[in-house]
Amino acid sequence: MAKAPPVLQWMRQPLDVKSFEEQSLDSVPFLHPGLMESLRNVGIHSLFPVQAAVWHETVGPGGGARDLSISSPTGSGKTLAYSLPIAQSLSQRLLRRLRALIVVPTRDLAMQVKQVFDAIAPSVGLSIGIAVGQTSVAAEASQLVLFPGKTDTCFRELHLASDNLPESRVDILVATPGRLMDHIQNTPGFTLEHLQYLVVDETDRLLREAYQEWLPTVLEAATGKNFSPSDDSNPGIGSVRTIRRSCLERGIKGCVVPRLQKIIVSATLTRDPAKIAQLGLYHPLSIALSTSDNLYKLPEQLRSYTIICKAQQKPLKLVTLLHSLGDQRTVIFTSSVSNTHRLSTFLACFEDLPFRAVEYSSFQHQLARSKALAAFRAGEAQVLVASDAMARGMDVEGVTHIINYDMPPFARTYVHRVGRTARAGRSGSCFTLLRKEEVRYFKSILAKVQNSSCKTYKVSSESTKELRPRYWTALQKLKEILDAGAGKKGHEMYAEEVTAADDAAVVASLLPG
Ligand SMILES: Nc1ncnc2c1ncn2[C@@H]1O[C@H](COP(=O)(O)OP(=O)(O)OP(=O)(O)O)[C@@H](O)[C@H]1O
Repeated sequence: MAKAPPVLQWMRQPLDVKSFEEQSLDSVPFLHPGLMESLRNVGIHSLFPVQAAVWHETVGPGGGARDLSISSPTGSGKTLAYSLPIAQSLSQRLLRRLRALIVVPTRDLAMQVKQVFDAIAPSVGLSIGIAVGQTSVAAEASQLVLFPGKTDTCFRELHLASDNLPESRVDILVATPGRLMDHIQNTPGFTLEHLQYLVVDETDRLLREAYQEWLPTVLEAATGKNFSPSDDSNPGIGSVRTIRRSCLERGIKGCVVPRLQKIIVSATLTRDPAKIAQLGLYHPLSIALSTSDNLYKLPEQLRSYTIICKAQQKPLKLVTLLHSLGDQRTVIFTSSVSNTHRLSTFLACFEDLPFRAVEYSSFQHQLARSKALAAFRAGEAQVLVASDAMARGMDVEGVTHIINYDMPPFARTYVHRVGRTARAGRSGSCFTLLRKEEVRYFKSILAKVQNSSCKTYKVSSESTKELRPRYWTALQKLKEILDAGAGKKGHEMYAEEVTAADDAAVVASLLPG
């Protein structure tokens, strides 16, 4: 096995979040009264330790001098940790310019981060935009850039030929990489030349997935410096080059444009120097909950269990467990989009369950996915069956249980899945269904995570026996749906898997796991 690369020096000596206490808002130095009031209006009366640590390093004399890396457990409040200091700092701005850009991997997460800014930033006169592909590029562009006077002419000619320069409609933008690139390359008047904050949330995922080289493009558009590995071989990059104004804020001569501060955020931050190097961090400071040599840490209040069973027993064990949880808000994770679809269809076929289950996966159109999440948040559905797209950052109030129907493939996947519960100091439980042959690998995953010890959980055989007749009925219904679906466009993926054989094979073909 290849030896892990040496951890960067600055990551080895973090500012330890453990050295900070929860801090009441009254004792937070320099906190703008408008921000204090808006926090109280949403029920927040103190800063969590990681938020106090980041505030300490960003607001006041040393503020903004260094780039930041924020890594603390899931649910510890990292979003507010960066959004509050940004709102505080920009509350002093005179002109509206795009000064803060937050990049996140998924549309639902972007909408969630925007809600956090919406709760606090307007109180200091800041406006927030979102670029996630919810509407057309043009419709989104009209929310981001304002051309005074004209609305119909081709913007680029207009803006070059006259002095009515485009103005930004937003101070802060939350975006997914794909749509951000669209605006950088195609939206006239959209510029990052005034950017003061670049937040890369869920950094390890964003650095792993190559989103059309968004990072070098953004860094070059914001700083004018070339960050692409080989700039000559990258003609496209030139079209987004904007020369950072030489210390001129439009209309205000001599105003120094502050340096771009980069903030990277994740509960499972990568320590791979090559990946981190892409960010071009300046004198970075790591703010982290230091742990022993384990990489990741689970929330203190999380209780973890395993359920060992044969593959074909998993569906009935799952339903028996869910039945015992009643209407407790639960997220079930599977290992694939098709397993998510099959499992949620199976649960919908099961009569008289004490809960309603909805599906959340990239198999659905975004609208269906957002509707499912909204129903789950509102409590109209108590169980959400999700693929790992849901695992990152999603914050749903009151989730008390997580069930890994399929074993997570990596330690970081496990951390993000189970981190959907036990958030903000609340308690929660997670159950992982394992086949006997998976136990060893699962233990190797847990070895990389602190506070991850699991107890064995016994599903009641009495309840399982009671549920068995309805279980077979549900399986039969599922088979009919999949057979019918196999005939229709878009369900071909099931055709080859549905076979009429003995029970175990039927279950394995319908609900592999
Ligand atoms: N100071 C606070 N007081 C009370 N609740 C808070 C505070 N800060 C954040 N929260 C709540 O804690 C929950 C978790 O916050 P957040 O989603 O920012 O965590 P996170 O560390 O980013 O988690 P993840 O790593 O999963 O993305 C949210 O419901 C948020 O509203």
